[in-house]
Amino acid sequence: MATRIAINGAAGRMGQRLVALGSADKDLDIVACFEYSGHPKFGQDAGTVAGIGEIDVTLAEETAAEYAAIIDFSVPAGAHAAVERAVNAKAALVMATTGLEEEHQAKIREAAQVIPVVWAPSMSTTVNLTMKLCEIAAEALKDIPGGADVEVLERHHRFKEDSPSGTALRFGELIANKMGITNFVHGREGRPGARPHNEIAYHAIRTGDNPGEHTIIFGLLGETIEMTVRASNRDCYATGALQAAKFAAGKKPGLYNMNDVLGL
Ligand SMILES: NC(=O)c1ccc[n+]([C@@H]2O[C@H](COP(=O)([O-])OP(=O)(O)OC[C@H]3O[C@@H](n4cnc5c(N)ncnc54)[C@H](O)[C@@H]3O)[C@@H](O)[C@H]2O)c1
Ligand SMILES: O=C(O)C1=N[C@H](C(=O)O)CCC1
Repeated sequence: MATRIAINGAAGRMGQRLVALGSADKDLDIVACFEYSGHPKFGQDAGTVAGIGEIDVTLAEETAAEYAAIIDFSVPAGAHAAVERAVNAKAALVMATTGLEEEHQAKIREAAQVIPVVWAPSMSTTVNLTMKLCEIAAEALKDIPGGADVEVLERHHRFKEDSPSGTALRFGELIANKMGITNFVHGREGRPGARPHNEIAYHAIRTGDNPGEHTIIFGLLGETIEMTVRASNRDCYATGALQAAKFAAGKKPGLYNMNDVLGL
C-alpha cells in the first residue's frame, strides 16, 4: 500500500519538486500540502502550482486527511509547525529545513522521543557519501606532520536565507570531531595573522540559481586534497526526502539520519 505523506512548504522551490516527484511515485500518496496562509498561491491546487496539473490537494494550513509522514522544507517557523503537526498526528517527520535556532533543534530532539524523525541538512546521496569520504580524510590527516588546514566553501542561489549552509556546518562538525578541532571562523578580513591549525573556516558564496555546491579543502605543506560535490538541480534533495519518508513511516521513535536511509 502507498505511504500517505504530507508536504510542509509545498509551494516553495523544494516543495514544488516534492509534489511533482512524489505524485509520480506509485508507492507514495500525497494527501496534504501545507503552506503559509500569506503565500500568494495559498488555496490553489498544489499540483497546478508545481506545474504538473491538478492533484486534488489544496495548499492549506489544515487538513482532515491522515498521513504516515510529513516532509518539511520551509523556514524555521514552518519547521516548528511541522514538528507539532507530526507529533499530533503520530506521524514520522522528515526534517530538511536548515538555519534552525537551538530552541527549534531541541524541539526536534524532543519529538524524536515519541515519533521517528529523519533529520539531515542534505538529503542528497552524493553529499552524504562525500561526508563519509571527508571523515576518512580527516582521520588519516589528523596527525600529519606540518598539519592539514581545513576550509569549507559552499555556493548556493541568491535567494538562500541562511549562511553558511546547514550542509557546510555538518561537514565542519564531522571533520572537527575526527581531528579534534574546536575553533570555527566565517570568512576572513583585515590582518587575522597566520592561520592556526586548530581552525575550520567557512566561506559562503551566493550567486544566481545555484542549487548547491560544497568543496572541502584539506591543505597540507606541499600538497592539497579537495572534494567537491555539486547538485545540477534540486531533485537529488527531493528524491532523498521522499525515500526518507518511506523509510521512516511506521519505524519506532528515534532520531535517524540519511546514512540510515541510504544504508551508507
Ligand atoms: N536538507 C536538504 O536536503 C535541503 C535541500 C534544499 C533546501 N533545504 C532547506 O529547505 C528550506 C526551504 O528551501 P526552499 O529553497 O524550498 O525555500 P523556499 O523559500 O522556496 O520555500 C519555503 C516555503 O515554505 C513556506 N512557508 C513559510 N512559512 C511556512 C509555515 N509556517 N508553514 C508552512 N510553510 C511555510 C514558504 O511560503 C515557502 O513556500 C531551506 O531551509 C533550505 O536550506 C534543505
Ligand atoms: O537551497 C538551499 O537552501 C539548500 N540548502 C541546504 C543547506 O543549507 O545545507 C543544502 C541544499 C540546498
